[in-house]
Amino acid sequence: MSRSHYTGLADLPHDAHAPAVQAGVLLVNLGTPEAPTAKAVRPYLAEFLSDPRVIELPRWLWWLVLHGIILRTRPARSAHAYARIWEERGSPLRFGSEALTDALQAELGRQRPGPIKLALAMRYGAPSVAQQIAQLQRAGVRRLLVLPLYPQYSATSTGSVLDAVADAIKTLRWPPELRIVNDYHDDPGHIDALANSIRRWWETHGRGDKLLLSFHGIPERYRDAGDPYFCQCHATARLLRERLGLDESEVVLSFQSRVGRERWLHPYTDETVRRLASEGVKRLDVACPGFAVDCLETLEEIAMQNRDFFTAAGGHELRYIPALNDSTEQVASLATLILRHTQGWPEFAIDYDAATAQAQQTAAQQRAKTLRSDAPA
Ligand SMILES: C=CC1=C(C)c2cc3[nH]c(cc4nc(cc5[nH]c(cc1n2)c(C)c5CCC(=O)O)C(CCC(=O)O)=C4C)c(C)c3C=C
Ligand SMILES: [Fe+2]
Ligand SMILES: [Fe+2]
Repeated sequence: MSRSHYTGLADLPHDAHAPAVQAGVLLVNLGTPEAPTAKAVRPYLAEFLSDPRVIELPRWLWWLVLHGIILRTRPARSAHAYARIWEERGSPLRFGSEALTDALQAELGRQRPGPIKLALAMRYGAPSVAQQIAQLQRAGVRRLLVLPLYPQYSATSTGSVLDAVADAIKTLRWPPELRIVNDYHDDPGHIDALANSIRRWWETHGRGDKLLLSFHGIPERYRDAGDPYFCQCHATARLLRERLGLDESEVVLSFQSRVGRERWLHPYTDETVRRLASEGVKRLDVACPGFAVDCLETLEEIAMQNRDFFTAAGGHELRYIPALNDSTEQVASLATLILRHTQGWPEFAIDYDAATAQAQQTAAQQRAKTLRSDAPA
């Protein structure tokens, strides 16, 4: 009698393929604390800031900085900030990423009925990259696309997700076939999604005097060592400006969320909003195209802190334009991106042009519906 080593079942031959071959997509976002309290924020920050990709210092100096400075004061201060944006449903980064995953699963199911499984992992905290890859393997996934939810590549964000994937793979006897999206900062579908969502927002709220595009910062030292993040942010901003048909004087780029005393990418967002106010800008629109879903850095730092800086410096109104989140624009553009990056996989065997056309049509219909329901009765 023969026994399949895949199934362990005695009545199947050795070459019986037990797991149906499935394709999986793992979305990865940064992670967020479990509660808006110093007690819950501390282990989150400790894990995040222990990542050598995030704080690049000799380990002895890193240990002094982390334990001597950051973890003494920051958990309480960050917890206070988280408390301002926490909802009944929890942390916006978590429920926003979950909603996006669900909507993408549904959209891919519509476009390509068949065995495609999506999962969401958090780089720090739970569920981890390793847990979710193991879970997908148990569900029969043998081909995996990893899509970090960071449009621009940075060693500190995307690079760190690659580390987590590599570590997870090391523990598996038979890892899935792997593909990884490095970045999608200039993807035409993504630029269209950003432009359409900003236009849609202007259709209901009117346009401000200037549009500020604020990206998360990194230390300038990392850029000088070769991190492409700064240049990719500039490329996204230029493509978006061109897609919106605006000229250079109408759009400003800046970098937010710096930590510590080292010089980070310039110009800083807080200094920029103050400068714009002092130069006479009254209504400032701010979008954060580097964040796929809203989080502490957009909802608290931009829509609350920087709004206060702007009005204190003489501006009238800072209006934050929400991230793409689970909008039809984002779902359509990421579905198309996934189909493009999985070309050649039988589970995704699909005419790419037809898929793009259908995604655009779905987005256009949804947009028309939204505009009708936004219109005054
Ligand atoms: C200290 C170094 C940090 C680097 C480098 C960094 C890069 C970086 N971060 C994001 C995206 C997010 N960061 C978020 C929060 C956050 N970031 C840092 C520090 C660095 N980030 C800290 C300490 C925190 C925690 C909050 C705080 O104490 O201020 C978030 C939001 C998380 C949430 O729960 O909502 C995101 C998203 C990118 C894309 C990036 C590099 C390009
Ligand atoms: Fe960050
Ligand atoms: Fe911050």
